[in-house]
Amino acid sequence: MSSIRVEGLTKRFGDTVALRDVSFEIPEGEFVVVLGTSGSGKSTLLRCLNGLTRATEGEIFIGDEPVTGPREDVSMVFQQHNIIGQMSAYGNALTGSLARTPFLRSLLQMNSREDKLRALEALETVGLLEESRQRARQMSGGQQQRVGIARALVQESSTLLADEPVASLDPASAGTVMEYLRTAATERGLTALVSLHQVNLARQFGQRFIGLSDGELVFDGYRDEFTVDEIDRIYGEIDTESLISDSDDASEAVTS
Ligand SMILES: Nc1ncnc2c1ncn2[C@@H]1O[C@H](COP(=O)(O)OP(=O)(O)OP(=O)(O)O)[C@@H](O)[C@H]1O
Repeated sequence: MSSIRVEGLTKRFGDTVALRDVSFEIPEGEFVVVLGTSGSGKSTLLRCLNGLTRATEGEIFIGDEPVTGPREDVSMVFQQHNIIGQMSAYGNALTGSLARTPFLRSLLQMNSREDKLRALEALETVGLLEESRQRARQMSGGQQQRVGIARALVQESSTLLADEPVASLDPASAGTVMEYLRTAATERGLTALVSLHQVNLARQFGQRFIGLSDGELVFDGYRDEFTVDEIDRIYGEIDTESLISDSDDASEAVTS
């Protein structure tokens, strides 16, 4: 397990300020949802955390080590499932071990018995053990994303990042995928940071919430502090009442 510390993170792309002086700290094992409208800086934050994008200013630490590039101990689930259609669910999950496999062994497709067991265990965690031999392209979007989660779990990282992992799914599949994602993170004690734009899902699954607006951190707090007023602050002019249905589990957590 690892904590995350972000100190004064600013990211500029030319004249665009994608993140402006963002700071927060996440203790080991917390499940945090990052919220914000399109363009608020969610993807940039996650890409800075996993070392795919370099900060313009500020520092990021995962555990005691500063982030200077992609790391084995940080895994990522992407919005597009990024899995290989012709390969089985098992084959895709197994590719998660590549981050830990020496180049020559991976070239020869020599996976250790432990890696194979890890892949099967990860598929079991996401409820796809029985489908492990099925080609990924024959699976539904939700199942494919669960394969993507299994692949991230096989990496055996201490930190799990997910960038809009359910954006392309229908509401029912999105809920199922989020349930598996949270269960996997909780069971394995991972520190998880998941970006979402759906307020309902965020409230249903988040333990702690980080709100971004125009690249600035405008909210950082837990369930009981995540009020309708705070949601309004994150979403600005958007009618947030309409984003919140009465039927979701966490409706009592929101008070104005
Ligand atoms: N590679 C890039 N080059 C130039 N501008 C970029 C780049 N990546 C992001 N931006 C800009 O930075 C800002 C934040 O973008 P980002 O993708 O992080 O937002 P987001 O909240 O993830 O949005 P979405 O939900 O639409 O993915 C936007 O103004 C975007 O246009």
